[in-house]
Amino acid sequence: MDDTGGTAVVAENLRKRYGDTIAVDDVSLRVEAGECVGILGVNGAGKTTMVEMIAGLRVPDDGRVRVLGLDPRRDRARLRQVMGVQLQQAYLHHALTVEELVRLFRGFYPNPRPADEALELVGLTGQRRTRFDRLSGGQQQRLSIALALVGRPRVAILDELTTGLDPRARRRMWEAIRRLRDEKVTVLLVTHAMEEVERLCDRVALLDGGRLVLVDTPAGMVARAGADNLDDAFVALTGKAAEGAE
Ligand SMILES: Nc1ncnc2c1ncn2[C@@H]1O[C@H](COP(=O)(O)OP(=O)(O)OP(=O)(O)O)[C@@H](O)[C@H]1O
Repeated sequence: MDDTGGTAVVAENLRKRYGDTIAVDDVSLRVEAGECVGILGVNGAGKTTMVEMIAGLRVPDDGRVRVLGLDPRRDRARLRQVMGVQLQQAYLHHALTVEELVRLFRGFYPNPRPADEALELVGLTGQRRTRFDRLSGGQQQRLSIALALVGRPRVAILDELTTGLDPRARRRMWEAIRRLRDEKVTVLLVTHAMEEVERLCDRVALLDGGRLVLVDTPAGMVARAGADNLDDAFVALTGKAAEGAE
């Protein structure tokens, strides 16, 4: 297993179809170890489907994935030890407290972060004795991030890290991601927040209608669109597939 450098994630010719909908269409992407790559695209572009296939949570119809040299389906148990996944929905036991959930998840990993550190990372120290179902939506989301990071993953997949978070919590999450970068963790970040991309991402992968239309640095994306900023570049470079279908 290569987790000392080189390429962390390899996706080759991934395809996924749901009935008549082609969600991901022949997508290939390589992410170097320690890189933070933003996965961008309009609603329905295929971002979640793509990262779920990389995480081994969804089976591709076609194509190949390797994460740190591991096959997410065949090497599921080994991959779980080195990958942290925060997805859009939390599948957690709602009657457990924050601290109980963190302790439960710590048990899955050989060398987890201390529970205190995981809670501090996302600013939930004050809620440690609160049941999951009594947390606010933003607090639940922060807990799902803490649970994705508690195992000291080498690769973290974060889907809408800061959607719905207040500005303080958002900044704290950005701090957490910077800390991961200092730890040379590879990060795939699904996001609609261009400010977040600007602050955190080394490169972006832009999906449109299930196809990868651009892989570049954020500055490169702005330049290619002939735009002044990432928001304008995003608008200029996306939505063509959706408009074509209307
Ligand atoms: N389980 C499913 N069954 C059927 N269609 C699905 C399913 N999941 C996703 N799709 C469809 O696949 C396409 C891609 O969806 P996906 O959730 O990957 O997009 P996304 O880029 O993550 O969107 P968003 O920004 O809204 O989260 C959409 O057209 C969606 O309707």
